[in-house]
Amino acid sequence: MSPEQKIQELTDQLNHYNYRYYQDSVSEISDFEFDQLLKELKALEDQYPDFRLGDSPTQRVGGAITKSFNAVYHRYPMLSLDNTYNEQELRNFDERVRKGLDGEPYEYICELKFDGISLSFTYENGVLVRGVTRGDGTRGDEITNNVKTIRSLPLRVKAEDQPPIFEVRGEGFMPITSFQKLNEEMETLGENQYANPRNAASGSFKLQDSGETARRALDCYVYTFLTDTEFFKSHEESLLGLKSWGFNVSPGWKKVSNIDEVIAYIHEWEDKRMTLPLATDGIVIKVNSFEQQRELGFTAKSPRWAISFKYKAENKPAILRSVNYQVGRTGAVTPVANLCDLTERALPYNKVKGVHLSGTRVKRATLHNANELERLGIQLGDTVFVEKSGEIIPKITGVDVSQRELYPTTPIIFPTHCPECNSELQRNEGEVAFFCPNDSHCPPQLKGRIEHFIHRKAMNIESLGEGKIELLFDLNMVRTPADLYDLTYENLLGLEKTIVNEETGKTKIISFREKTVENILKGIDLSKTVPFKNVLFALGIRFVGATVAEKLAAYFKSIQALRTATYEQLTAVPEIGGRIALSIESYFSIPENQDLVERLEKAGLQMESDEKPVELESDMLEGKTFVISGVFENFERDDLKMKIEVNGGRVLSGVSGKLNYLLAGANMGPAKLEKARKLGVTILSEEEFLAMIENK
Ligand SMILES: NC(=O)c1ccc[n+]([C@@H]2O[C@H](COP(=O)([O-])OP(=O)(O)OC[C@H]3O[C@@H](n4cnc5c(N)ncnc54)[C@H](O)[C@@H]3O)[C@@H](O)[C@H]2O)c1
Ligand SMILES: [Zn+2]
Repeated sequence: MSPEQKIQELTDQLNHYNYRYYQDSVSEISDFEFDQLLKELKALEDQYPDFRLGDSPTQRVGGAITKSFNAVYHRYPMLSLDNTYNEQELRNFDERVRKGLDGEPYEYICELKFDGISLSFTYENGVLVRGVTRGDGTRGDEITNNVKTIRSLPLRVKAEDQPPIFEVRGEGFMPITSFQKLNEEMETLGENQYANPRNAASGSFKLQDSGETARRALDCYVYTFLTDTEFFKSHEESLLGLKSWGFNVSPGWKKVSNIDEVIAYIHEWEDKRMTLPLATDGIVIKVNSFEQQRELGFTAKSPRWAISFKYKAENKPAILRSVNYQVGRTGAVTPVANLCDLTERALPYNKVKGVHLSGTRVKRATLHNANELERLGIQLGDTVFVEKSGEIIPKITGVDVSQRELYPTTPIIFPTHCPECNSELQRNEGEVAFFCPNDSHCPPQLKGRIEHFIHRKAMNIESLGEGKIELLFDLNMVRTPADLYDLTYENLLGLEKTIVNEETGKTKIISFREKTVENILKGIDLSKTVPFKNVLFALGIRFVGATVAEKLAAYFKSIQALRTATYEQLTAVPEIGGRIALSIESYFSIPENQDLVERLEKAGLQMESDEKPVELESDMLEGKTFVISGVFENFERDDLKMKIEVNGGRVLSGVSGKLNYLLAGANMGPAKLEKARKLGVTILSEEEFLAMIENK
């Protein structure tokens, strides 16, 4: 490959990873691998400057704006940071700073590098007026409502001496505990999980629904202060100032006077950072004086007065002792490696503590699926390499085959039957995971369905949690959601169970006293008033998520109509395709499911949508579909909806190719408008719509 082709290839590759990382919050390769490729491209471009492409990722901040928010220009560009993984390059940076400052004395501030997303907050007269993402560095997404959910961020700064307009920047992040909780929830709901807290934070700050963002308990550490005219003299002063104004300034920062002290700081935090409640991926070094920062200036992509040092994920050898197969709530079977340290080879497995890795001891690593086992080519007894990806979840990165001469190994045989219920495992075409098809009897799947059923977005039975469900399940008192409605005060009172956390060995006792029992029963009773659409979602029919359930409920209005609907009737519903229709048909054809629905109906759950059937004024909009968006002069949205329905039309929530009209008010999202235009949907103003129905 010629250098020109290589440059082209690396540019395309890196731009693709950037897109996945910033737009989709997905890491297709590790940060280290990404940074190595970027370095390779940079070196080639330096050698062959003529071949550098206009869209080279070495010249631009990696992100972009999305179409779902207002794009706003940054008052000051939001750049990236140059980075390095080794001390020598850090010393080279120090050399450049020394030269750039012509022998003046200088100091550094060392800070932790938090792994989240860059945010900018603008304050006018002390009031938080705008929150924006970094975007492409010039323009970002305005997510003010979402940043306002950060509890530690002052909405108003009371200090008397503050400038009239200033900008604060920091890192929005998701604490590790929130991350774990969120992923568990995603699993219960059968949605894709996030690979690490950074991706989870990035996805959560860019949700359309601020209520959901609020629930995800995001936080932020601030580390930058900007004004038009100089207010503080140094970075140190600004950090102290921000703190005194009530900002959550990043903890752990330190002023140092030379590069050796910087390196000492790096060593000091290498393990200590693991005790922090959030993910960190390195440290940041900044020249302290603002005046000197200005002297040093910027490159196209990053300041010359700062650099980040990234800790390389620790990679260590371990012995693969055995593989367990876990059956998830959706029936997917995941192989999990049981590991021990090289020094623990002779110990029985229940005595081993695991490999030391980035501050903790690791005994397990996910192997994802059968394909991954094949890809790695590992065998039982192998010496494998383990790494914590995103510093949180351990994974196996490779195998040391040379050790096989010394220590015999045996092939791993993926089970053909479910370890929990012994049904024969299946794999759908095009999917990597094997799954247990026995969804009506396999214990983890049954339990999973009950957890799904009580979830906040489903029946919302808050007084029951995972532990309580587990207790009731293990005692055989609740095997299906319908059993919940047969529980009585007498048979709940006094139940008790000790739950042992397998990882930590900690025990927790759950016991049902008067108050608990009363609460549980109250919660269950209250769920009988939950609307039909939630009940439908709670059933956990494959591919029927909350939104689909809402559409089906609005269309069919009752479980009776839905369960007798034909494939044709189902696919006639806007936005319901063949895959969903088949899944619904198959669900209602299974006797256990029919029985469940009947029992729930008897228990008094809402099986009809109580929206009143509309009395038609005309049928002039018959067969026509509308989406209403924005704000209107003469009507509330609900009135418009009513107007459409009494004339025989239907209102949908999303713009798709099947849609006839988009009724566009003021302030509607530009993304929706553009999509409608692209799909050739007719766009109506309020006046045009009124004219249309008055013509009847
Ligand atoms: N794995 C992938 O597919 C993939 C794809 C694209 C980018 N990446 C990773 O992202 C990096 C590029 O992202 P980036 O441009 O945000 O650079 P970066 O994350 O390496 O550094 C810049 C960012 O650090 C953050 N930061 C955290 N603590 C800080 C502090 N105390 N002071 C100042 N800033 C602080 C800021 O948000 C700033 O924007 C790449 O080097 C790579 O590691 C990975
Ligand atoms: Zn099973």
